[in-house]
Parts: sequence; structure tokens; C-alpha cells
Amino acid sequence: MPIRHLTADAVRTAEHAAGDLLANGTLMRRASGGVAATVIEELRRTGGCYGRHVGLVVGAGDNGGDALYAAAALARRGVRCVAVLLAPQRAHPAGLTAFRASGGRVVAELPAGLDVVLDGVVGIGGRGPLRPAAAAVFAALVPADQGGPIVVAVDVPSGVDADTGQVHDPAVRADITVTFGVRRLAHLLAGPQCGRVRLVDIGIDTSGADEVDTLWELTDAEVGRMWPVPGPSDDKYSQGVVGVIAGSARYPGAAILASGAAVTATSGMTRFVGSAAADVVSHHPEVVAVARYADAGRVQAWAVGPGMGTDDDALALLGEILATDLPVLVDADGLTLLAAHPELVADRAAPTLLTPHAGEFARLTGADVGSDRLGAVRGLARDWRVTVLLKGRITLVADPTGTVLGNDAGSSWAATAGAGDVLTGIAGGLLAAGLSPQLAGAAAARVHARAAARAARGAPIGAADLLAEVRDAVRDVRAGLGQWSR
Ligand SMILES: NC(=O)C1=CN([C@@H]2O[C@H](COP(=O)(O)OP(=O)(O)OC[C@H]3O[C@@H](n4cnc5c(N)ncnc54)[C@H](OP(=O)(O)O)[C@@H]3O)[C@@H](O)[C@H]2O)[C@@H](O)CC1
Ligand SMILES: Nc1ncnc2c1ncn2[C@@H]1O[C@H](COP(=O)(O)OP(=O)(O)O)[C@@H](O)[C@H]1O
Ligand SMILES: [K+]
Repeated sequence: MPIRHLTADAVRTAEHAAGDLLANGTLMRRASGGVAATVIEELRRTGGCYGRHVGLVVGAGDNGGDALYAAAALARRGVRCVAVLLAPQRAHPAGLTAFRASGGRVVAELPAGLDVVLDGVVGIGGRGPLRPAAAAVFAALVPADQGGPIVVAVDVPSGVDADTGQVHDPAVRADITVTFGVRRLAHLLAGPQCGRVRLVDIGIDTSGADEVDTLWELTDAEVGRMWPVPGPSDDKYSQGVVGVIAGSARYPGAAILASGAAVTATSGMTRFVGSAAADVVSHHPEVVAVARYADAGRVQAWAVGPGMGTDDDALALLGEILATDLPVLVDADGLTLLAAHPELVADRAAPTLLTPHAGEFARLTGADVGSDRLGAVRGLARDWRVTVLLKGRITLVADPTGTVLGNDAGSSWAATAGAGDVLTGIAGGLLAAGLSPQLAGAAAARVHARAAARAARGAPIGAADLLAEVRDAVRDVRAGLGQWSR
């Protein structure tokens, strides 16, 4: 089962369905226990609990209550806790009583030398950026990588919208985020701001949540299991032949990268059509490359667009491809053409995957992606009745029914020219192998991100370096190495 992420509303519905467990404070006790356990683990890792120092930043709601109860539990382990109350009159009364009874002290500002700071400003009830008092406390902290305290966010980093993942300015940047029962949308949509996300079981049932409240994330093991591999009775045709249309004689790079990625990611056969056929074969001799579409031979899916140009010939070819009943991936120049000619996909019944970056997305819809990327990608997939993969650090793949798969690349080394061409080749190969557009897109994004991280190991890369690591990235997911990015 993919990892589920839910909206704040769906989380609240599940909490209320827990009835007495919510009313008698059991949920909060479990939540704060999970926060305390996370801090203890961190303190033990760095020398033990006794005599260590933890600071709290406490807001007006239950998020602050979690932090106060957690601190009371930490004090029982010999941890010294101090708290800044942002709204002293409204701090969670029972939590504050427990905090004080455990020896915790309320202070006007956080002292230097803290080991951990707990962000209990706001959780799923938060709106907008950190307000000035909270912003000042966090602005004064020395970052963890410069010897400052580790920041542990309770539920979500304050200032990050739990539903859209929008990172307001200012917002807390957490090293660790501890959440309860189920992950929130922001934990994927704003993954880099959340640090390592730790999920604590508090005994709520979230299985009935609606799809519109849900964002899914495949596990590496799931990607590994769905990766197409040849069976005993397979030959080069039976696994699905992918056709790549990309690049040009003048600009062969996209052709070489996209077709090379298809060759690397999938077994079977890759065909290529375009004026860069000779360049493609010189780099990847196994590609069956021709100059004209009429000579292409049969394929089970097309990947069309990177560097193909936007002239009348390109438009005519794109129209021909989209008029087939084969699965088609459209990227880059193909998307620019499609933005002016949406009718080319309007009546398509066959699987269709569009892979825009933010700029191409704006061309397709006539509006910027905006701060709600999830809502935006869902809207385009629904309106155009196609699957849409929105690129970026967090890749989102929405199908027309509203199901969305997300992938946090875990690093941003893939933000380099030509990396999208590699993604096109990988996803095109998976489409030809029979994966749905959504699974093809999401699985390709995972392997692409892994390949980028493998290639980079801390230094910049080009798209060809990324391509060279795709094979080992496939090996990693097939070996079920476990969740890697967070
Ligand atoms: N219910 C349960 O079973 C469980 C709940 N749990 C916990 O409760 C949390 C939800 O608690 P919640 O609903 O009290 O809201 P919460 O996130 O504390 O924030 C609301 C308060 O913040 C304020 N505020 C808003 N924006 C702000 C800003 N930008 N900057 C500063 N302040 C701002 C706003 O006040 P305002 O000043 O706007 O009137 C309001 O009072 C949840 O995330 C989890 O941690 C767990 O224990 C598990 C069980
Ligand atoms: N900040 C980022 N972090 C991680 N991956 C990124 C980031 N920005 C872009 N990417 C990925 O890199 C690739 C870039 O694709 P694209 O923008 O089409 O580039 P190009 O057209 O030059 O090939 C996509 O797979 C995208 O998801
Ligand atoms: K918080």
C-alpha cells in the first residue's frame, strides 16, 4: 500500500471518529508521548538525556499542548525544559500545569546552548506565516549544522500550510517533524521544510478518507515490484517497444538523452524517429532509428516532444501520434504545441501522459501553478481528461479521476538541463511495458531522483551523468533497499 497523506480536515474527521479517545485526552497523550520519544532518541544518539536542555515555543492551541506534555515527559528523564509562551493566557491549561509540575520553567526568550527546540506554535490549525513573536524566537536560533539546537516540529513546521505545503515567509525549518496517526499533505508537498518525518501511531482509523483529501507516495519496494523485467518466454517485442520522437539534427541532445534513457530503463526495444537518427545510433547503437515516421515500425507507446521543435511539421507529426490509439507521453516542445492545440487530446481515449514543468504547465492552463500545486495538477488532469506529471523537487502525477501520486526527489541535483529528457525516456519505456500513465510517471520520477542522487554524491551533475546512473537506480529499487529520501 502506498504511503497515505491527508488534508487537515480528513485528519480531524478521523480524530473525531475516535470518540472517547479524543474526548478523554488519550489521543493527545499518545501524540505527546511520540514527540517525547523522538526527542529522547535524538538526545540518546548525542550523549544521553540527563542534564540536557530543551526549549519549547508554545502557541495558543493543542499543538502547544502536545509540546508542553512532551516536555513534562522529558523532565521525568532528567531533561531541563524551558518554554516561551506566545499567548500566555491561552496556552493549553492542562499541558501548562503538567509542564510546571514537572519542573519546567516559563521564560521570556530561549537561552543559548539548547540541545533541542520544540516547535509547538501551530499544527493543523495554523494559517499563514509565523507571527512576529514566534518569528523572532526562531530567527535567533543558530542552525543545527552550525552547532545550534535540533528543531523538532510538532505535527507540521509552523508557517507551512498543512494542506498545500506552501512555505510561508517566515516559517519554521525543521530537522525532524513528528506527526500523528497519518501523514499530512505538507509532509510530502513541503518535504524539504519538514526534515525527517516520524509518524506516531495514536490509534485513529484513516482508511475511509476520500481520494480528494489524499496524496499517495509509492514505496521503493512498490516501484521495484512494478518495474518491468523480461520473463522466460519474452523476446524483444513482447515486452513493449517504445518509440521516441525528440531532438533534431541541429540539436541532437534531447534525442540522445531520451532514447538512451528508454534503452537503459527497460529491456526489449527502443525505436527512434527524427532527424537526429544518426546521432542517436552513434551513442546508443541498439536503438532502431529512422528519419521518417512512415518508416518507424510498430511500437506499444510513444514518447514525444523534447527538442522536436514547434513548427508545422512538428505539429503535424504530434497530431498523427495523438490520433493513434497507443499510449502517448507528451513533453517539452510537444506541450508547447498542445497548449495551442488542446483539441489534439480532447477526444483521446488511449492513455495520455503530459509531463510539464511549471512554465509548460502555465502555457497549458493559461495560469501559473501557484501555491497549491496539488490542486493545480489535479485540475488540469480533470479538465483535460489526461494524466499530468508536474515536475520539480516534488513531482506530482494526477490522473483524471483525482488520484495523485507524489515523489520527493530527496535532493535537487536533477535541476539541470536535459534531466527532463531522461525522465521522458524512462517513463516512455514504462508506458510501452504496459504501466498506466500514472504509475509509469511516478515510478520513473522515483528512479530518476535516485539516479540523480547517486550521480551527484555532493557535487553538480549533468543529465548524461544522471542517465549513467539510471541502471543502478533500478537495481536499488528492485533490491528493495527501503525508503531512501526521508
Ligand atoms: N484533536 C486531537 O485529537 C489531537 C490534536 N493534536 C494536536 O493538535 C493540533 C491542532 O490543534 P488546534 O486545532 O488547537 O490548532 P493549532 O494547530 O494548535 O493552532 C491553532 C491556534 O494557533 C493560532 N494560530 C493560527 N495561525 C497562527 C499563526 N500563523 N501564528 C501563530 N498562531 C496562529 C490560533 O489562534 P488565533 O490567535 O488565530 O486565535 C489557534 O489558537 C494538531 O496539529 C496536533 O499537534 C494531537 O495532540 C493529536 C490529537
Ligand atoms: N529542484 C528540483 N529538485 C529535484 N528535481 C528537480 C528539481 N527541478 C527539476 N527537477 C527535475 O529535473 C527534471 C527537469 O526537467 P525539465 O524542466 O523538463 O528540464 P529539461 O527540459 O532541461 O530536460 C525533471 O525530472 C524535474 O522533476
Ligand atoms: K508545529
